Amino acid sequence: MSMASKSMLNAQALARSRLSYRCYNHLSKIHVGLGSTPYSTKNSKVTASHQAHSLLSPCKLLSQQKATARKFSQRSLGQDNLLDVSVDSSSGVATLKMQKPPVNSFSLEFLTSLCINLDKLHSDGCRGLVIGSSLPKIFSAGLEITEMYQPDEARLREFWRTLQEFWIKLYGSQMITIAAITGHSPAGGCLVSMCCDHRVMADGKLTIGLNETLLGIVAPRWFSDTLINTVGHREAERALQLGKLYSPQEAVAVGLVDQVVPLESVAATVESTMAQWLKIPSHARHLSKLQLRQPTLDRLLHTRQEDIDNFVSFITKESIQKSLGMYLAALKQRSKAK
Ligand SMILES: CC/C=C\CC/C=C/CC(=O)SCCNC(=O)CCNC(=O)[C@H](O)C(C)(C)COP(=O)(O)OP(=O)(O)OC[C@H]1O[C@@H](n2cnc3c(N)ncnc32)[C@H](O)[C@@H]1OP(=O)(O)O
Repeated sequence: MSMASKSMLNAQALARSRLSYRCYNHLSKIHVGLGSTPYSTKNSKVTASHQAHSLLSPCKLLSQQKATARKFSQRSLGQDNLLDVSVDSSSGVATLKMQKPPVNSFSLEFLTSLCINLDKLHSDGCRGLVIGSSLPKIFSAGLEITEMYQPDEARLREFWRTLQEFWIKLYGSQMITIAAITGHSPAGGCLVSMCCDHRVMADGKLTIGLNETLLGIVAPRWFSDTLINTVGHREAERALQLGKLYSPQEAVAVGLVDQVVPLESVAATVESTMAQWLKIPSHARHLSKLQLRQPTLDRLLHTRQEDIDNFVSFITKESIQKSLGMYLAALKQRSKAK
């Protein structure tokens, strides 16, 4: 494809994503108004309504939870072409399956859709969220590399801002989040699973990890912070430098995932884990999560623009573009040779 037609396609896609992003910002504002967003994404303050929620008496909380359960019997489904989202009306647990062939790579449109769906599930009062994949052997291949290779700068900035947004929403989510990792989960795929409260991975010839150095790129600080919070400093130090992709057994041994089970048992294991987590009073659980995660969230929330500028200036360097081009070509070559 010529550069001119690529740049025209980029402009069209950006216009589309801006449109959906406007809808998304509009939705977010409504949600903040309803007090359903746990914290502002512009600053790190817990919202007044969220603080008020945390001060509710157990009785009031229970009656609110019953009201939420009633609401679920009325509303239970949501879907778009990149995601298959369903809600179990009796438990209030949503299942979001990524279905973007061939490898669930995170493009700007996919990330925007993920943000919109997270907001919607949250505002619908879902208590739990299972993130999985409809594609066999793939959880997610991480970021869509073509978004970063020979990019249009405006789109590249929007892409990174939307990735930040998704990470902020998921890492601090009020919902109980469980990753059902039934396939490969490199780089951004690993990041998304690490944002969850619990990870169940299928056993077999799969890999998970932050492999950015293998592409000649550097995982940004909030990626590495998330890894450190998951596996500890020393393991993260080795893993990040080596771009280590762990087998399921290696991942469970270092705490990168919490359970490894046969593929056919992943769904049942996720379900029983979710049932256990649902027994914990939700406000106490969420505030405990935020106590530990807020400093990590704050670090990015206070430096979002700087982080975007760093990303753009790094990714657009000639040497980095060359590495990305070679990596993409090797991927394509490998795929063709199959
Ligand atoms: C300052 C900060 C700076 C920078 C930070 C940037 C952070 C980046 C984080 C990331 O997430 S970078 C992405 C890293 N991802 C990977 O390295 C994964 C690469 N993919 C694979 O290893 C494999 O595809 C797989 C193990 C996930 C699946 O293997 P398999 O099922 O055998 O599929 P294929 O390899 O045949 O791939 C099918 C098809 O998909 C294309 N593809 C794969 N991954 C990506 C991707 N991440 N982005 C775009 N395209 C991807 C692959 O080229 C094939 O395409 P064809 O057209 O040739 O069929």
